[in-house]
Amino acid sequence: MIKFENVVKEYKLKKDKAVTALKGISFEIEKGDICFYLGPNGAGKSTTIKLLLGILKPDDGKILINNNELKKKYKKEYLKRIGISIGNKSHLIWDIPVIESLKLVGKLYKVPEKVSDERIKYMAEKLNITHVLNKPAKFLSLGERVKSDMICALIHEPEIVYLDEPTIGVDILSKEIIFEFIKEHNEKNKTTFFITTHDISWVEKVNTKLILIDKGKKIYSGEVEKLKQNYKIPESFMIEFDKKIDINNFLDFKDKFLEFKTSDNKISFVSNNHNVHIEFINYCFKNYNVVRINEMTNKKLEDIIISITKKESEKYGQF
Ligand SMILES: Nc1ncnc2c1ncn2[C@@H]1O[C@H](COP(=O)(O)OP(=O)(O)OP(=O)(O)O)[C@@H](O)[C@H]1O
Repeated sequence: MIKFENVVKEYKLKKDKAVTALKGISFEIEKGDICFYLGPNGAGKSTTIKLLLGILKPDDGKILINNNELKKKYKKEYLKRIGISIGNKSHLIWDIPVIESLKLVGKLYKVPEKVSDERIKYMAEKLNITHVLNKPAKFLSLGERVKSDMICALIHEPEIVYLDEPTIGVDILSKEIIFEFIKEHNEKNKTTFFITTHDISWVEKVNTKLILIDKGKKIYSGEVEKLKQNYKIPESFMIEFDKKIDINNFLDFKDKFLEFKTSDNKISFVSNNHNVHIEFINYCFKNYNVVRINEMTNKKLEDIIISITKKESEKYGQF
């Protein structure tokens, strides 16, 4: 339903110079997907969101929403069917009670007042902010503000919701509540969520769609779990013996590993080759008294993403 076809976006600078923020990005997002759009600073995330909101136009390529090109004729209808929340900007009016801002947004989208009131009540309860609805927005904590903005984005039950850095500065507990809320809303209404974030802890929570970009290029698109499974990072083990060991007894093995460290009664070793691990572990069990063996392979999504970003040109998973 959301399709980017080789989208290029350039920012013109002075003296005939230009920055190419997106260098031919393609992806597809199905209805009802929760899609995380991840990338380091300057990767092109905000540019993508601005293109999706119709604020910017691509210099090349196509943006299709439900098979309609995002051009003038379709844009008016499209904008009514989307919701937006931008982490560091608020839809709330600073000096009036939050509930008044929310009701106003409901009115702007022509949501019947009764329906709008019911939705505000329901979502505020789910997000645990009922007690702040009568406070002016300027007195809200950051987390309460982000949650209130989430209600603004959803009050007209849009088909697609764009969330730009929704968890910036939000504490762990609020992040959890917001995420559970998004998941529930997605399941109930089949709403499509397109979320830009730096927050890998969020992405790690669900096996959802992930698009990874860097320097205006897509470097991964697929499920989070697939990325974890397909991407091979070296395995790492530690063996503990019942007494101090002599490194000279292990010299035959040392060169087979990427890393091989001994200290007192322990050896830790790292390799890309699973069979080398098996061979070495068998050898230790046969010839020594092994007290403990620990796998210390770190398959954290964050490390994988850092590693992929470094090897930008290599391809993993589905593209
Ligand atoms: N208005 C602009 N004029 C010129 N260059 C711009 C403009 N906006 C963005 N850029 C450049 O385009 C590239 C992509 O920027 P963009 O803001 O899309 O990245 P981002 O992934 O959202 O970064 P961040 O995580 O830091 O917000 C960067 O090199 C940035 O300097």
